Amino acid sequence: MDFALTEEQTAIFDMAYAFGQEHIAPFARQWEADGTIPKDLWPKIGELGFGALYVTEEGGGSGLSRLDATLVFEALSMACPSVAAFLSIHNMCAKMLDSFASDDLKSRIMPDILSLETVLSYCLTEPGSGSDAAALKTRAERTNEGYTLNGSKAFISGGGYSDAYVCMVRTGEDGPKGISTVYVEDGTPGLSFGALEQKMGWKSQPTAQVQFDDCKIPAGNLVGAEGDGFKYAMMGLDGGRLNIASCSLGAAQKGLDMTLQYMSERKAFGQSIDQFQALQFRLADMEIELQAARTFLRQAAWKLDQGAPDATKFCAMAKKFVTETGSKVVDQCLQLHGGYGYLADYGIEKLVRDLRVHQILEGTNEIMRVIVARQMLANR
Ligand SMILES: Cc1cc2nc3c(=O)[nH]c(=O)nc-3n(C[C@H](O)[C@H](O)[C@H](O)COP(=O)(O)OP(=O)(O)OC[C@H]3O[C@@H](n4cnc5c(N)ncnc54)[C@H](O)[C@@H]3O)c2cc1C
Repeated sequence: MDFALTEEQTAIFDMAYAFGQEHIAPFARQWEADGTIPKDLWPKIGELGFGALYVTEEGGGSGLSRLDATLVFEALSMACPSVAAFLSIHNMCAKMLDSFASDDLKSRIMPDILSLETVLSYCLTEPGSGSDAAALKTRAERTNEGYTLNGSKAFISGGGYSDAYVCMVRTGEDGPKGISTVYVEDGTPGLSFGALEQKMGWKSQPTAQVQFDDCKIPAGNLVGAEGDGFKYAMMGLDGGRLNIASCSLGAAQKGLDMTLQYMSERKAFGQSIDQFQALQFRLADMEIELQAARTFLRQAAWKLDQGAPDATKFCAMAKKFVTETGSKVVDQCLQLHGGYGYLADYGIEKLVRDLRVHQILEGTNEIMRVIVARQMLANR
């Protein structure tokens, strides 16, 4: 077993880290206040090949492994987890389109997706169906020209901001087999958006309902086969879970680095607070927890790259463990900053707010346990 990163992987991490520190970190708080990320950031990220991280090189992507991709999200999250997580959603959609869209559709849309001139949203959740995603109700009726969509999607990251929406819709019977995936471009008549949601964290990412009112799309915007959409949506989620876990890991590592620095400067009772052994033990615990999380996450990514039969279970286990560890660590970091940790200027409270949602989306951490337990029972 070799746990070392290759030279190439180290270079990928370093490139993402350097980009994040130069182009994202100095502006992240302002974007949070603005409630949006400037659109011109994305093509700059696209130039690094991060618009299609694990789309094959033949498909014009970077052809990276899932393990490589975790390094990108870990490094970018050290600048801002909200921006990094949005890039993860785009990449999840890009991979689905590259794998299942028709050649005609791909030749039309993929170049701008790869360069991040087109930013994508993933639309699965509905007001009445979140964890029970296969109960979705948004309908796509087949017509002579294509499909007519009616219904609404809830909590969509990039709703009203993205250039196109990869949507899971019902074309057939109730349940997962009646679901298909369609590609809906911004500006399509009948596509509209709800008011921006006011959120605890991820504030730089606009989140809104996406509504379809007799929204007509051409037949060629069907992605893959009718009835296979739920399968595609779930396949995307294994990688999405690793990416979200990576965002927790990177941000928590950043929080710990900031805390170490702060503790060396902050004096109490005549010494810097990093000299109190009780606090040193907390630092040691955080270091241990983050290292365990990193190793577990990379093992899960490696399993996914190998196509291992238990890859889905490992992605679920790692998502649960790493996102909970990340939140626990940044909460401790806030505590070690004392009252200053509670102030926006110190940057720690933003990490606490941003990481909390990682336990809820890409499947809640309860659903992660459902996936793990189901496999344990099946393998008895
Ligand atoms: C900021 C933000 C951004 C998001 N972005 C997107 C996006 O871009 N695209 C998208 O499609 N969705 C997105 N979501 C939606 C997200 O994926 C859902 O919120 C999530 O899947 C949970 O669904 P729900 O909110 O309907 O909760 P529910 O499914 O109603 O769950 C409520 C509670 O019940 C628990 N629960 C439900 N079923 C079970 C069960 N079988 N066993 C045990 N516990 C269970 C849940 O874990 C949770 O604690 C986003 C959400 C947020 C908050």
